[in-house]
Amino acid sequence: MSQTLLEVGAIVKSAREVWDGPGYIVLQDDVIEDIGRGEYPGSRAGMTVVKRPHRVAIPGLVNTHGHAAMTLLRGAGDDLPLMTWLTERVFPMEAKLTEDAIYWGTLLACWEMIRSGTTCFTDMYMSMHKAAAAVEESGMRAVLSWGMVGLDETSARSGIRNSESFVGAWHRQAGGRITVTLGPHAPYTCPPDYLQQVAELAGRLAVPIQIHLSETRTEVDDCLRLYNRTPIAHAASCGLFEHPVLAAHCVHVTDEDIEIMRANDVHVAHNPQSNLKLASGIAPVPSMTQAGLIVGLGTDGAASNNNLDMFEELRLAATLHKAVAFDASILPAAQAFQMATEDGAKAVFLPAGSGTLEKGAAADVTLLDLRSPHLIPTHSLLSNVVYAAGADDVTDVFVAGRALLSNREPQTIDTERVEYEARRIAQALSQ
Ligand SMILES: N[C@@H](CCSC[C@H]1O[C@@H](n2cnc3c(=O)[nH]cnc32)[C@H](O)[C@@H]1O)C(=O)O
Ligand SMILES: [Zn+2]
Repeated sequence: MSQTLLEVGAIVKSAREVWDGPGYIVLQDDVIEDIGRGEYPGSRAGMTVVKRPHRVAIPGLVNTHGHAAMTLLRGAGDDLPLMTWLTERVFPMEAKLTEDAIYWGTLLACWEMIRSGTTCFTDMYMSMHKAAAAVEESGMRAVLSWGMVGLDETSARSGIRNSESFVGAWHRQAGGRITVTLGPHAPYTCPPDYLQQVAELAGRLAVPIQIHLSETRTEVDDCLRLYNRTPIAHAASCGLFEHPVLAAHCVHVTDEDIEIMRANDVHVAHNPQSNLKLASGIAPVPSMTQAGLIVGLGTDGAASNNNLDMFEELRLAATLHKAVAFDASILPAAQAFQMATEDGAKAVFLPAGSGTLEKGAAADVTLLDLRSPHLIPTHSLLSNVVYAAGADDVTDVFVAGRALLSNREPQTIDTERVEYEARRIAQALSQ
């Protein structure tokens, strides 16, 4: 048994409860065993005491959508719309990604996310045994899927086979930090009979599904032309929504789509920065949350963002929708914070309580420097975290009770080696 006593200057337990004053958190193995205001009243014997009087503790951020090893493609194809970007830049480079590349690209993503306060992320990519090995080493929590594409018989079959072996090898592994879902890429790369097969497989393996849905107007128009249904209605008709589904983007959804999603409890990953950069549009997040949908935040891959900084998504989510609606009260700070933490955890199917600092919840904690000039003064701690904080304020990160970042120093990743390997691989990719 390992016990860590974290002494901090303030605690944001969740979007609903903020303690602006000293407090403590006891991390016992991988859960929060105790949390309180003031001094820890019990005995410190046998505990590792971490004193951080000038830090605020927040729940670790949850990145609900991405393609981790795309860090290697960062900056390799900017200023293009989705379909051109994918077919002309991304897919040709991805064809050159070896297992070694996936391993180092994923570790680079883990380092970047740990440094910016993210404790759990979602991935849909390839050579996922290597990605999972990187996650295991990094100490992060992750919800991983092997991307499935059914455009030809060979890729369709290998998608099923890879996913099945990946679920068998990694679901609930790494001390429970890794869960596996199925990852059919999108309706435009997975024909209807393939989506039906994926749905059946999800039922048989009892794992959720993550998929890109209604990202661009082109996708919706094509889907209407081919199947006479929106991508959401199409996914429903293929039986996907009979299983737990996390749908990325949902930028172009109608009221009827939202009703279908509500009736089937489809979760949403909102990726505002990627949607802006690829000129996809702005998702109607207030309509989706008002309908009761679970919406989390995500970065998407580093090649469409171009970083994995969840503080940027948090701030964008909290500001973008106000301007769209001409309503400054829409999506207030607390709601945006909830999307980046508790609702993100729900969106990626983590156990209840995850994404909060409640007793009994997973011990995933991020500390921010209260002494950063842009976090002074403190009229509202939550407002500072949402509207003023940035990735550079992150000083410490704990996942499942273990320190992954301590006083800004990575604890699990050889960052010099990762830098060297990522530069080496990227050079080979661009040749
Ligand atoms: N291409 C893989 C399977 C897909 S993995 C997930 C895919 O999603 C792609 N991707 C990244 N961002 C987006 C996005 O915003 N929309 C759609 N696809 C994306 C990414 O480049 C990657 O090819 C194969 O060979 O079987
Ligand atoms: Zn994506």
